[in-house]
Amino acid sequence: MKKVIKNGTIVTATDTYQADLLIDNGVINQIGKHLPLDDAEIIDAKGCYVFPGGIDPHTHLEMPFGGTVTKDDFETGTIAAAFGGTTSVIDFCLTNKGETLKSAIETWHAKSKHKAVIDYGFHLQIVEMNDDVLHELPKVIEQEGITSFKVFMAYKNVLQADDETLFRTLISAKELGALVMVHAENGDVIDYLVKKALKQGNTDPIFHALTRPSEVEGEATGRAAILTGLANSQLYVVHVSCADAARKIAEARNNGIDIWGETCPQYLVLDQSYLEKPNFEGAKFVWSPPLREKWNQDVLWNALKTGQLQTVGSDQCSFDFNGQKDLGKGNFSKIPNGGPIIEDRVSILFSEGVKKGRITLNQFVDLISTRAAKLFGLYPRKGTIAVGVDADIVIFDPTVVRTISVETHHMAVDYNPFEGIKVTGEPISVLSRGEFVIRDKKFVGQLGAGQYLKRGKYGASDHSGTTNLV
Ligand SMILES: NC(=O)NCCC(=O)O
Ligand SMILES: [Zn+2]
Ligand SMILES: [Zn+2]
Repeated sequence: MKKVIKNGTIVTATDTYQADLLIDNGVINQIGKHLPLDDAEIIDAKGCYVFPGGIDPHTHLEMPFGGTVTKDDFETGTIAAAFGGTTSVIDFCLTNKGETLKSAIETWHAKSKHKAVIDYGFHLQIVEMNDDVLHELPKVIEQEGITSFKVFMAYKNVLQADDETLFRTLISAKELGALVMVHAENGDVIDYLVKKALKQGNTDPIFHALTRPSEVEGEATGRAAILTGLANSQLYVVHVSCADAARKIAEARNNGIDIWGETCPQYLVLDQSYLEKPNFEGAKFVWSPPLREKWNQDVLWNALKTGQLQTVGSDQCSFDFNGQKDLGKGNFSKIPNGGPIIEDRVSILFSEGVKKGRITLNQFVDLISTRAAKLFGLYPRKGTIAVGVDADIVIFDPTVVRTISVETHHMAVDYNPFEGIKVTGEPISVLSRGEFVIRDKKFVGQLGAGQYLKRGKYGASDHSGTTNLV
């Protein structure tokens, strides 16, 4: 059935205006005033913003990590995402040395196909570049529409790749039209510092942060940027946590290197002191890179405002406090890294960013949706409000005040790192391709309704977004 969203304020990455939307067959059919209402369901969005569904470019759903598996899978994770105003996620498909890329991708399809309630795509990890991988990569792009490759520069002996692999991945990506993503921390130096700390009996969660100083993130970011320039390629740095790394990205951009940076809500709102909470509660705040000294937050906000960082991903990677995070009691290096963020990404950015005057409303839409669509080959099908695009829409009340809590969140984990933080603004209803997933704050979607997204090549929809609709 057709739908008309009436009386709302439409917000895109560039414009804010009053208009109604006619949705037909899952796409936006008309935008304007006095739209034909016959046969259409009317949805009143008075007092609300109407913006494109969030695109979360960084999730780890049902991912094996640190001897356990992330608690949220494609069912609970995408439901929570939808509650939070996100209508597409791009998840990291992990690979094992010696395994074919095809087999790794099949594993990720099996995890997601019948569970996801919103649309989803995959980035592909490259753990080792060799002739077999090189041979498979064109098929990964053409058949699977996976146009972003992830290289970890940290997690020695687990996920970490060496510089040769990073460099060869950059060269291949340039040839094939893909974007390389890096987790930028110097894994070798961290490994040394961790062993040294443990030998000295320093086992508490705070030593996770102290053994991963911001210099090792800055160094790896700078090294990856230099290799990108040398390969004349393109790079996206995930989860930038600190000034050292943000400045390396800004410097490389000023030197003409095609490099982009993502930060995450946790780095914008929480800080290193959380790792010192008593009774092992600091483990709830263990991410890699770690939370930083508070002053870094101003640098990150400023980088978002000035365009030196371009996206905000969740890095959703959730583990229960009881039964998972506690694997690291007595040894901080065994605390599974990551946290549950997927649901609060959009709200945190609106409340802490727009409401506090740090970014504009249009920048907010760009940061949570449009820019990711452009960088990851989804634009303009996703990431904007225009005639002909998927009707992935958030109806957002900018006045509601709520307190984030594990008691009310929809993620599968037993804590929320933003517990007690008050946010202004909340998604009321969320539509995916014209169908309600969240209606009046209730889940009404369907398991398996999310479609797999084959994505376009890097640069095919140019970053200013001038490609025609396909
Ligand atoms: N970030 C984190 O601590 N966990 C998820 C895995 C990763 O992105 O490095
Ligand atoms: Zn990472
Ligand atoms: Zn991650």
